[in-house]
Amino acid sequence: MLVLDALTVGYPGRRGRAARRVLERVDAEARAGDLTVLIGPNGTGKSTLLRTLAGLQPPLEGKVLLDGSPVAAIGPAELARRVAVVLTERDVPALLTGRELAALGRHPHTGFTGRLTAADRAAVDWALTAVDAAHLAERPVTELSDGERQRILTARALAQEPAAILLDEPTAFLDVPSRVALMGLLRRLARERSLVVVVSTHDLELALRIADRVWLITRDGGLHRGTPEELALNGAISAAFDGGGLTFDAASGVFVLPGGSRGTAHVTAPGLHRPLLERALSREGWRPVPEPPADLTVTWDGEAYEATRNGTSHRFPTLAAFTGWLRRP
Ligand SMILES: Nc1ncnc2c1ncn2[C@@H]1O[C@H](COP(=O)(O)OP(=O)(O)OP(=O)(O)O)[C@@H](O)[C@H]1O
Repeated sequence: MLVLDALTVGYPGRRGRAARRVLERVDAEARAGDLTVLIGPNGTGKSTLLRTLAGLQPPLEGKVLLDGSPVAAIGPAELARRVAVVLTERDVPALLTGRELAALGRHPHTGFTGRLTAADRAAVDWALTAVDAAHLAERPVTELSDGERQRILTARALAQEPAAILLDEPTAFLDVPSRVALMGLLRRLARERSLVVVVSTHDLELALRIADRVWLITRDGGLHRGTPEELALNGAISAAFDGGGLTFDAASGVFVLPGGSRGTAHVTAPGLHRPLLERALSREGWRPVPEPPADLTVTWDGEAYEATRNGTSHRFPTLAAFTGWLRRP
């Protein structure tokens, strides 16, 4: 278990400048077996918190405890065996292949000679396969794409076989299926290996779908903790992220453009047609309602889309024709 005990994180003052206190007196815990996802708007302190948890920068006040011991008091060699960190690095050691970079994760375990045993090599192979990077193993890391390099860095952390793994935006460069796969892998690892996993992301919708626990940092330096559903229900997510024309819809767990001003719309259509029609209507400023009456009614009878407004009906042979009419009725 990783415990934040009245933890204040930030940057000490220098040359007469006051200290920058990013988060103040935060109490929280990340349990082994849970995927804890750290979210928050830009600049609220996710990276600063993760670096502090990893022992890479000292707390301004308070403590980080790993299984009861202050991280600050754990020696570097022991800390390297117990905590793996994946930061958003673009600089990787030149001249290494993907496998060699991932194998650096074994260093805390290899002892003085640094020689890999068969078990070490098996751990590296497993880690590369787990992040779907086996095909990158022999490539020079400086030639990899951002997403490919991120996979190798994640493999390095997995190869380390730590008790806690802390990742700063590991999905940033990944395509959508790879994001879902990596988060799914992290959650599985947390459960199967009883790891503490704390991962920051800007991918809010994925975070809310997959996290066991969420830590939400707000612009005023608060840290809300809870399950995704708790934070949706108590309004913390809306309060943190609403703005710029977007509203968090707690029921669907996604951000939507605010309900339009053009009026209400009611859709009668089978299967996927209804949600897709409602989405197109929302995009054009209509507010879908589950029951009539509505200012606009839309039906699909298997052959055409029919829109009725003020007693006048229009038929459209395709969805594209209907959405075109929505834009310019
Ligand atoms: N070395 C530093 N010295 C002083 N302030 C810093 C330093 N690094 C970051 N900060 C400030 O600390 C605050 C938190 O930054 P941090 O990078 O932790 O935020 P973040 O939530 O990870 O942001 P993002 O979502 O944009 O990645 C910001 O206001 C930032 O300007």
